[in-house]
Amino acid sequence: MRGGRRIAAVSDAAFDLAPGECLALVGESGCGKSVLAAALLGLLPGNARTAGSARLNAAGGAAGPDAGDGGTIELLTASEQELARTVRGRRIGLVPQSPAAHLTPVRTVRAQLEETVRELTGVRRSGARADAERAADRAAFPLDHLDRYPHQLSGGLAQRAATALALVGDAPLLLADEPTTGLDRDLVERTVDELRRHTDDGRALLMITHDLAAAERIADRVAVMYAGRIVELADAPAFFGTPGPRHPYARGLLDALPERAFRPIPGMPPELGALPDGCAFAARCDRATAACEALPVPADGVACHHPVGPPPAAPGGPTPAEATGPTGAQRSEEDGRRARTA
Ligand SMILES: Nc1ncnc2c1ncn2[C@@H]1O[C@H](COP(=O)(O)OP(=O)(O)OP(=O)(O)O)[C@@H](O)[C@H]1O
Ligand code: NI
Repeated sequence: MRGGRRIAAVSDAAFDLAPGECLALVGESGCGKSVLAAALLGLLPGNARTAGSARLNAAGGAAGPDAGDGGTIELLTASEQELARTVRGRRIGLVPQSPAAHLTPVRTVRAQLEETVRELTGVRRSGARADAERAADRAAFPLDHLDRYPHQLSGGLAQRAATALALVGDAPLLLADEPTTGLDRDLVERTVDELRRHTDDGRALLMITHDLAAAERIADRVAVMYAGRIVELADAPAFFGTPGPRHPYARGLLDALPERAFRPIPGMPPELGALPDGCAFAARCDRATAACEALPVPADGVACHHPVGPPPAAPGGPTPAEATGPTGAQRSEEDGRRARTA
């Protein structure tokens, strides 16, 4: 920033993504979702800095014909040349958040799709035409619009063109940044189902979305971001069903849905340049206490001093209640909450 001030757009983001798995990354506008995706692809602006490690391992995934040597790549330190030649499009596909800005304005959608097919799969001429049309169809892009230029497309059509481009390479990892923006509900479902099919054969999908219904439809696991941090990482069935999210912010996100309580979270997220030292959500949280003046360390998938409910049971192990037993304080807190809800 101006004056040499540095801002942490994403901090301590730790997660893994297995072959065949879909992780949905959700959270309010500005929480850092797109910055995280851009960091994985080496697409941050030149003045941005990254630290830590992001390993892409092709072992076990469905590697395309040009997937390089199939070994592990350290994405945060890979050279621009390696990223451009072996990672982007080939090992990691991207559905960008602003498709209109990523499509080439002076070429038709068909030309861009065919070029991508030729570049990523080596298929030539008539084969490229058929593959391009197949990719368009998978993304619900109407074939009679293929000869249009990007400026002749609606927002939703540009979105589908970008999705088609991202599907061409059948990359072992697909990053889809808000792939359903501007689409009607039936198209959302069609797109989401097609993206889910991408994970067949052991490909992985990181789906960034505001649309919690789309996340519920597609995800195996959910990561919730708030003010640049992942505050909860949970299995999707437990998160969307019972027992529900454990972080108060994540509960608030679900409660804000019209088909649920339709109750917005009060207040606004903090400015990244003015984050508190402790929990960034405390100012909006009805469970906050003095303990929240310290930054909560993630434990059992949740970064909160007062998570709701016990940690999830380990598969095949004892239930968390048996393993630890609720403390008296936890129990009375739970009872109090139940009484308030009632
Ligand atoms: N090039 C940049 N220079 C400075 N700040 C940036 C830059 N790109 C993003 N940011 C800031 O980083 C933060 C995270 O932005 P990001 O785009 O990742 O949010 P997001 O979670 O993807 O939001 P949305 O859901 O609106 O897409 C925001 O506060 C944003 O203003
Ligand atoms: Ni974004």
